[in-house]
Amino acid sequence: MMSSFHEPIKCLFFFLRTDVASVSPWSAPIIWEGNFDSTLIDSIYKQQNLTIATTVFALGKYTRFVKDFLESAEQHYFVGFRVHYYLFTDQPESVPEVKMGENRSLTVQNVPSLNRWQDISMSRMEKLENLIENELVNEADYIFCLDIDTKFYGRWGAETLGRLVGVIHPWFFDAPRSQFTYERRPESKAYIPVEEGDYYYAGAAFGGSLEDVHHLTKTCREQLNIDAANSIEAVWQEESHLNKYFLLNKPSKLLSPEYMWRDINEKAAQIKIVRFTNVPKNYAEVRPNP
Ligand SMILES: CC(=O)N[C@H]1[C@@H](OP(=O)(O)OP(=O)(O)OC[C@H]2O[C@@H](n3ccc(=O)[nH]c3=O)[C@H](O)[C@@H]2O)O[C@H](CO)[C@H](O)[C@@H]1O
Ligand SMILES: [Mn+2]
Repeated sequence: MMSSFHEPIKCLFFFLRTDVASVSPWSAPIIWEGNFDSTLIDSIYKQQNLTIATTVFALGKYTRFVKDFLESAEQHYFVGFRVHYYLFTDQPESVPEVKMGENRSLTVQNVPSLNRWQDISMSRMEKLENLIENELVNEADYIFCLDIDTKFYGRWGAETLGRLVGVIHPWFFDAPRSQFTYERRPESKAYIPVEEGDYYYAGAAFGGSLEDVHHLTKTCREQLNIDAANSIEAVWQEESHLNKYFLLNKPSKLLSPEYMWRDINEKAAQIKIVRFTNVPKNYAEVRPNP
């Protein structure tokens, strides 16, 4: 009996990294490799019998990214949890056969083609709003909305779950606020004055509870519509509106750029593991317009 008092207890002393911030100024955790125990986190969340809805869009030539996305997600994304992918595409016949694990499924939804990549990217907010409203209530607990020109290389698991979750953009995690590419024209609903802003968030990945993400997508869709009616398009489309939303509605959890990296071959001292990354693409060749 006595000897157990002298044995080191795993997890009692957990040293947070000092080379990165692990909490935001409003006390939301920022998730970095080294700052969490994945086995412990899995054991906590596994008891809850969760379903994670996951949405991606593949229109036009972006259908080429679907296979790698799904195959790599099956290797690394919420392994051991119930995951329901929703793929929106204008070419349902092109969706490849990907072997899914137990408790994992894919629903393909047909959407009309669009001529501008900006319209494809922006229109996701309205599609997501409708999906959550019409199909996900009582079907899922959490949702993540991801770009398709991406691939998983490492664990993306229950450490990412939260009420409202944003990912710090890989090009700006180390940059001063003055360099953030927020919308700077007051005429746009996405406008953020130079002296405001917390982080620059990626448009390529966000998530949270169904209720919170529904409110996010509805609000962004409304703001995009107001801008369209005023003939203004924010500098980075829905990503600009997402940044405005997160300024006014602080995320309850932030994911480090490990969860949306620039490219698998790019290095940065703070990035100890690349979990999810952009796939290099020839913009001129893959997009329908410049
Ligand atoms: C890393 C990151 O945060 N990327 C964001 C960035 O550029 P990106 O260069 O990542 O934008 P992108 O070309 O990947 O477009 C965003 C997404 O729209 C879909 N798509 C786009 C074009 C097309 O022909 N077919 C199609 O399906 C597809 O799901 C793609 O992943 O800015 C965009 C808005 O301006 C979005 O906010 C992206 O999420
Ligand atoms: Mn992308």
